[in-house]
Amino acid sequence: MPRAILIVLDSFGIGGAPDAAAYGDEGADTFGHIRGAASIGHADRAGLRQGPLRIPFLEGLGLLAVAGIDGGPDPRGLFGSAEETSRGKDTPSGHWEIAGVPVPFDWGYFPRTQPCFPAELVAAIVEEAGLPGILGDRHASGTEIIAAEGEASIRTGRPIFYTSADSVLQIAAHEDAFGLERLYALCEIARRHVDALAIGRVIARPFVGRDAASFRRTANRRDYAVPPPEPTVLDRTIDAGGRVIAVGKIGDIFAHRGISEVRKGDGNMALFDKLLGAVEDARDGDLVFANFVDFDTLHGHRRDVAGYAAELEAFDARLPELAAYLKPGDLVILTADHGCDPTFPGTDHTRERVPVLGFGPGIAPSAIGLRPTFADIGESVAAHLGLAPGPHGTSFL
Ligand SMILES: O=P(O)(O)O[C@H]1O[C@H](CO)[C@@H](O)[C@H]1O
Ligand SMILES: [Mn+2]
Ligand SMILES: [Mn+2]
Repeated sequence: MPRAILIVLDSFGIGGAPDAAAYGDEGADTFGHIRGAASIGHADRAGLRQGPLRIPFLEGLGLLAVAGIDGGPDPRGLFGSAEETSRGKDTPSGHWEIAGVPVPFDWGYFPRTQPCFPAELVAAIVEEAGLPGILGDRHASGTEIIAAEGEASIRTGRPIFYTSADSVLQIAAHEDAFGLERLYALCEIARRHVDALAIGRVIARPFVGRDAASFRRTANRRDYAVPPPEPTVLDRTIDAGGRVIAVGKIGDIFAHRGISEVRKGDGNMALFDKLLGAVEDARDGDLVFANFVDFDTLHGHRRDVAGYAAELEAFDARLPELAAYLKPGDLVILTADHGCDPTFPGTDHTRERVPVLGFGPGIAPSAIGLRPTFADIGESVAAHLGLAPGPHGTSFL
């Protein structure tokens, strides 16, 4: 009896998106550039890692072939790639399309001006939340803006509002000085005010520490997303009597629609432990859906090539453990939601194709080609679980 395990390596693109230029991302290739940098010693860091990228499990699944790199071993599972049809290179668009629901509308974005948020929006949130005002009000990298404004935020009681190339309003505030629950309440207020602007997410970005040198963001980040516009394969799984076990930030990304259970962890390795526990507990007809966020947050956005390479190696080294947990009838799919090339200018996501690699006890090697939409992944999960086909995408099984 079937179970499906869907794993998103957040931001692990393989380049080659035909519409990359429309996003200012021509030439971006997260995997290819990390691998290339590592091969010439440009991903070395003392005490962390050295030399060429070592990810034998992913390569054994056909990662090199799908990335257009010669010389890999014969793939031992399903191997292919996919292009995104949604008009956004953000996390919700990528995940919803993976789950069978491409995003047919345009998200709202804030302009690259300073201030970047409409004055009436800020005034409305400030008034309803009873704040003395806000700081930031610009496009920024989260760690940099906390270093720049965090001390003033503690002093003045003003939270830090910022955005990026994604459809986001992010609010950073000190966990103790401002208060974590107060930050969440503020984000809920902000969520209602940005609905009319078609903003995909409001994100609470709590941090701790005494001063700019010691500020550190915590795992208490919380995303307030709008719900997907149609039922996803998550909803369809539950409608058919299965359960959806969400590992990491999957619950937040889907605004908690189609989620039976949430299991969170601080960092990719803790999340991997949660993934194994979820696989152990999943029953026939269940979907385990996991997101590994550190690739993106800690390394892609921070343009940290060595860190990204080390994270891939640590993840790859644990995949044999996952394989050992599998039972007959299991299908594992590894994929990504967008790129975030750590060698590319800026700190934003990059529009890229993503790998689609599948394996499991009964899964024979097979080329699934270049899929025209991420929705083919969700449709394949649906087909594997015996669900009726949905309106978007085609199963590759
Ligand atoms: O720079 P930080 O705060 O990590 O922000 C990043 O995280 C956001 C949500 O994933 C992205 O839109 C990007 O701006
Ligand atoms: Mn993402
Ligand atoms: Mn991101």
